[in-house]
Amino acid sequence: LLSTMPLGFRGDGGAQQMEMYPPFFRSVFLFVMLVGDSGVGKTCLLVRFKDGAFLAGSFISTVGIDFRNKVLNIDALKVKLQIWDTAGQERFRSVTHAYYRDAHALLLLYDVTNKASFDNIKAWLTEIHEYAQQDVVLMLLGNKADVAHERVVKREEGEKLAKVFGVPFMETSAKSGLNVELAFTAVAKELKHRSTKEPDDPKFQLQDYVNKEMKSAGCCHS
Ligand SMILES: Nc1nc2c(ncn2[C@@H]2O[C@H](COP(=O)(O)OP(=O)(O)OP(=O)(O)O)[C@@H](O)[C@H]2O)c(=O)[nH]1
Repeated sequence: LLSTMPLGFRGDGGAQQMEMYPPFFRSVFLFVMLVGDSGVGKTCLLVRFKDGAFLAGSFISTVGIDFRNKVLNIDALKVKLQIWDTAGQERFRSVTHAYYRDAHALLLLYDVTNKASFDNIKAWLTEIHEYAQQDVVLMLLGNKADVAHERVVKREEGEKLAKVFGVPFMETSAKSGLNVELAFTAVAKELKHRSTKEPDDPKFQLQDYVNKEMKSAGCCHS
């Protein structure tokens, strides 16, 4: 029963509520939403994270929205992620708009082999600004980093765009698994920090955290 108890993260309410329980009973429920153009790999990223597998073969576009749950342990806290996989196709936009407001974190994807999906990031950020909560945790992901020969967006271009908009960034691959777990863990950590931090605690720096984790895994970043 206790493990299914949703504890809010927004505002002081969530933090106060968390203090009511000893550490081993603590559990929080977070909503993470995947957004980006059709075909960038949102469903594959989620399947890789949830099942550790890659969905090879024909591409089946998501209709409207799909949900999956996964539990993470973040610093001895049980974090239950409900992940919303949205349809990238324009015709489902009105359905997905309705979900932004309740999302705690957004993973915004483009495809490094598709320039249009990268160029559309600005439009996605405008949409996020319009529909999501102001304090939503946001991270930009350049997906399909495993594809060397068809790459048209350099990692540096992704980093530059992310810097311009002040958004944390890294490249991922649903196919190889590169940084997939890290993307979800990082946003969960940021939300956990916000919820439990004392007034004098230093701010959690999401970009620093992912850079450090990638470095210790021997992975790719400048
Ligand atoms: N090489 C490679 N292919 C990928 C990767 N991620 C996804 N794909 C392929 O890209 C295609 C689209 O993937 P999806 O996950 O269905 O894309 P989506 O963003 O969910 O698309 P919508 O549901 O239409 O919004 C599929 O053919 C996948 O096999 C990746 O990291 N690397």
